[in-house]
Amino acid sequence: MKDITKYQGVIPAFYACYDAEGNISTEGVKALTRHLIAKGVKGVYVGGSSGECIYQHVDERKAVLEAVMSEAKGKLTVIAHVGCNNTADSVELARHAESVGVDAIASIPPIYFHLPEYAIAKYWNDMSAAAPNTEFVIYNIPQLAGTGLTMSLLKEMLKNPNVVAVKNSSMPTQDIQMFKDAGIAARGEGNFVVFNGPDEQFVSGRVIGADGGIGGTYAVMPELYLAMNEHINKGEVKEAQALQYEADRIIYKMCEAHGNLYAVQKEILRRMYGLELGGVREPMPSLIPEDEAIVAEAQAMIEAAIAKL
Ligand SMILES: CC(=O)N[C@H](C=O)[C@@H](O)[C@H](O)[C@H](O)CO
Ligand SMILES: CC(=O)C(=O)O
Repeated sequence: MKDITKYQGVIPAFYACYDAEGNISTEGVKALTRHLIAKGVKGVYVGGSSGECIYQHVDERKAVLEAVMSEAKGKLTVIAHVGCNNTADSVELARHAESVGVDAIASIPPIYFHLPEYAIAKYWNDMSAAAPNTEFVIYNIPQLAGTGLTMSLLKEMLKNPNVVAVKNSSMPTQDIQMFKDAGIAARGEGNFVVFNGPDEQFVSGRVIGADGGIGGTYAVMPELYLAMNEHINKGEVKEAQALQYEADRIIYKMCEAHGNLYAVQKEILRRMYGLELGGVREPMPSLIPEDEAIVAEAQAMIEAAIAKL
């Protein structure tokens, strides 16, 4: 029996942290980790989409994870996304993640080429074999990866006892239930986890059965998701819904900027807490002067929503 309680709750997707030159800032990584611990989140999801994984070298990703672990060990659940789109680098990161003591590794499927399911399963299982004492989370994000998790691929992956969860970022919340049912059929009640992906559907995802959530906007407003999660735990759907609406309006506002959503969020964290996390790597667009009003408005919306809690 696995301890799945460590996956139940609010798990922010960690942002890429850069210095003024655009190099990895391990100081920024440590500061963001301490910040999130202080906010009371359950864990962090390191090196995923929000971590700009596809724009970082293997050595950079190792340095980020080591910096996170130096602050988070024993305090947070750490899930390290290790997918690199080629098996050798992914296997190297998986081995490294196990060596620094993460709770789980995770990976998207191979992107660009639409490979057959047996090749995707082998890609994931090769990583998992390189971290044999570490749990494995399947990251399903079909709209970005170009490949969706099918029931047959999930069933194949469930043959690997390390597979404990799906992080589901597809838009139908129904997928959460389907993956959860399949996991429970294979493992038994309480032994399989599904994370909600789309932050805009956190409440819906939890209500249909997600154990927790991993999301790209949690780190900029963890208070709201923690409160939603508490309301859901108490069966207070109306209250949870009201907070979801507020969070969604904030997300839509942040997405209005010319600069990338992650650039907006890092700028808001800088203004609210003095966290220096840098910008985003090209080709993602940076903030431009015209984004000033949007950033200020989104920050004000976040502060107002938190003040009402
Ligand atoms: C497509 C995508 O990036 N999805 C993320 C992970 O599931 C979400 O956390 C989004 O960042 C979030 O819902 C904002 O749209
Ligand atoms: C957004 C998200 O969940 C990720 O960083 O992968």
